[in-house]
Amino acid sequence: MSTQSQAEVRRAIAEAHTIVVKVGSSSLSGSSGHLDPERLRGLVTAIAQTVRMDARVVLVSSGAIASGFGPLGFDARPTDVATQQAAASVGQGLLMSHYESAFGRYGLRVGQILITARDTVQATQYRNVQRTLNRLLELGVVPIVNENDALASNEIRFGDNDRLSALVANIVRADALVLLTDVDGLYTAPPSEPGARQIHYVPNVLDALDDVRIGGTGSSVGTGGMVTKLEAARVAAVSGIPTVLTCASNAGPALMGDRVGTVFAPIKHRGTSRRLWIGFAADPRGTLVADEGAAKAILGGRASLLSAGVVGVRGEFSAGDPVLIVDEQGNKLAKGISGFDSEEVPATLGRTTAQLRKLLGAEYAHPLVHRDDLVLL
Ligand SMILES: Nc1ncnc2c1ncn2[C@@H]1O[C@H](COP(=O)(O)OP(=O)(O)O)[C@@H](O)[C@H]1O
Ligand SMILES: N[C@@H](CCC(=O)OP(=O)(O)O)C(=O)O
Repeated sequence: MSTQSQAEVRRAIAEAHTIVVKVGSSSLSGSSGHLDPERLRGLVTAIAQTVRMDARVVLVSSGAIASGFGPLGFDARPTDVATQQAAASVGQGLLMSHYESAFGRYGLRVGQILITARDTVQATQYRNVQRTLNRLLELGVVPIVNENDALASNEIRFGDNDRLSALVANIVRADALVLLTDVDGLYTAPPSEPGARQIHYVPNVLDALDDVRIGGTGSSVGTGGMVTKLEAARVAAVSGIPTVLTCASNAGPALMGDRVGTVFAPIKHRGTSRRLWIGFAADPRGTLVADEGAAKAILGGRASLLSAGVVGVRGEFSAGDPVLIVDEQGNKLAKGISGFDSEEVPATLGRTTAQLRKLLGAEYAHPLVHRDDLVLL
C-alpha cells in the first residue's frame, strides 16, 4: 500500500465516496481575522459540487472564534482561553447560519456536531458520535463538526481541528481526508523562509520527513500550524486513508484529484479506529508504573492492567483520561484510558479485584486500564 504512486493516490482521492474536509480559521477569515463569508461560500460551492457527484462529505470547520469576537466588540482575536471560549460560543451559531444558507443554495442540509477531546477517547461517547455521523450521511446531510470550545477543558482539548479531522475520518471510515489551509501544501521549511520548496508527494508520512522543517501557525488566526496537520496526516495514513493538504481556494481541484497541494499516501491499516486513536493521538495526562508481572502480561497482548500489578502513579488525571503505562525501568509499554482518578489510585495499588470490592466497594472492582482501552506502543 505504501508503494502507491502519487497518481494512484490522487486517483483514490478523486474516486473517494466518503470524504472528510477540514478547513482552518485562516482560510475562512480575512486579514483582520474576522470571518469572511465570501470565502466560506467559495468552499461550500466546491463541496456541494462533490456531493452532487454522489460523494458523502463531512466538513470539519474551524471559525467559531473568528465569527464571534467581532460581534462581542473585540478588534482582534482574543488570546485567553475563557474569552476564546465565549467568542466561540457566540460565533458557532453565526458560523452555522452562514453554512446553512450557503449549502441551502444547493439544496443541501447541514447538521452540527460539537465534539470534545474527551468524547473521542471514551467508548460510549465515541460510538454515539460514530452513530450520529453515519446516520446524517445516510440522510444526505453534510455534517459540520467543530471542537466544542465552550466545554473543552484547558488541559484536554484539541485546540486546532487538524487532529480532530483525522479522528473524524477514522470514525466514518473515510476514503480521503482533505486539509484546507492558507498555504498550498507542505514546504521544506515554513514558506515565509527563503528557499522553502513545496513537496508534492509524501509516500510515507511516518518516516520520510527528516529534512523538512515544520513550524507552527504562520497567521494570527490559525492554531496548530503544520505540526498538527502532519499529525493528522499520520493518523489518517495509519488508518489507511490518503490525505491531500492544500489551500482552500484549491478545494475543488483537490477533490477532483488534480495535481495540487501535497498528497500523503495511506499506510497499511492497523487496529480498530478507537484503539488506534488512543495509541496515536491521545496526549497522556499521567503515568502508571507496572511491575514486572503486569508488564509481561500487557506485552503478551489482550491483558488488562490490574491494580494488583501497579506500583506507582504520576500526574493528575481523571477516570477516562489517557495515561502512559511504563515498566519499573521507565520503558514505555502502552497507552490506555484510566479507569480511576489519579487520587484514587494509591489506595488501589497492589490490591486484587476481590480486595478492591471488599475494601472500597463494588464500583472499584474493575481494572485500572481495561484491555479494550489499552494500546501497546
Ligand atoms: N514546513 C511547512 N510547510 C508549510 N507550512 C508551514 C510549514 N511550517 C509552518 N507552516 C505554517 O503553517 C501554517 C498553516 O497552519 P495554521 O495557521 O494553523 O492554519 P489553519 O488555520 O488552516 O489550521 C501556514 O500558514 C505556514 O505558515
Ligand atoms: N474550534 C476553534 C478552532 C481553533 C483554530 O483556530 O483551529 P485551526 O484553524 O484549525 O488551527 C474555532 O472554531 O474557532
